[in-house]
Amino acid sequence: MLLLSATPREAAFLEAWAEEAFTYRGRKGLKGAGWVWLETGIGKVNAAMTLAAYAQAHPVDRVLMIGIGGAYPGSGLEPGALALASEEVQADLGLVEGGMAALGFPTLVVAGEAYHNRFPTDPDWTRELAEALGLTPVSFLTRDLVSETLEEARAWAERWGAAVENMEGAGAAQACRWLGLPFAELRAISNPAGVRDRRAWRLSQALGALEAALAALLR
Ligand SMILES: O=C(O)c1cccc(C(=O)CC[C@H]2O[C@@H](n3cnc4c(=O)[nH]cnc43)[C@H](O)[C@@H]2O)c1
Repeated sequence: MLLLSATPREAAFLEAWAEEAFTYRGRKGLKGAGWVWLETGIGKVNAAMTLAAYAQAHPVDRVLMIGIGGAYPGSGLEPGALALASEEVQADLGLVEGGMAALGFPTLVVAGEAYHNRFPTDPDWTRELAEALGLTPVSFLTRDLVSETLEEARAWAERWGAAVENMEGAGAAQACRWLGLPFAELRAISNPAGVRDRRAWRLSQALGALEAALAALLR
């Protein structure tokens, strides 16, 4: 399994479980029993290119993106909670309202199936993870820009029916769909999306929840 996270901080707990540390194209990597983790850098382009480059040169059977994310208003998710993706919405593509379908172009066609802005996670693997972790999968949304106000966050949540905001997931989801690799995504909620006041953030709690979840999955 290939594990990905934008920053080393989101996967620091893997260091104690790793057999080997390495660098891959200038970023950090770890190798453990049955898994490899790569730092991708922030943003969907970094996530997609790291994944595609590594998967072209190394055997990869499935990809799990882990990290932190922002909870959209109305999601019912509180900082510190875990969230499992049912899909990723690539919200930076096409028109603000209606995305690529509104433009009339698919973003990607794989085996005759057209994808515009929504990239589902692997349903069987996501169901397994949901049962193992006691989670109900929800829609994740990826943007290169973070929501800076609650109004902006609410608008993106309502536009696409999303619960969690992040900056990488759709890049990895789209690359996995193109490469034919099962994709799943697990994030811990670090903050209410659209709230910049760090007093509302629960980063340590979120990272602790992520570590506990990965311990249950990998150990
Ligand atoms: O400075 C800010 O106001 C601010 C607001 C939201 C996110 C950030 C980050 O630096 C996030 C970078 C990193 O974490 C993920 N993440 C976590 N929370 C969010 C969010 O609310 N919206 C989008 N991304 C988020 C993201 O995937 C990045 O990897 C700063």
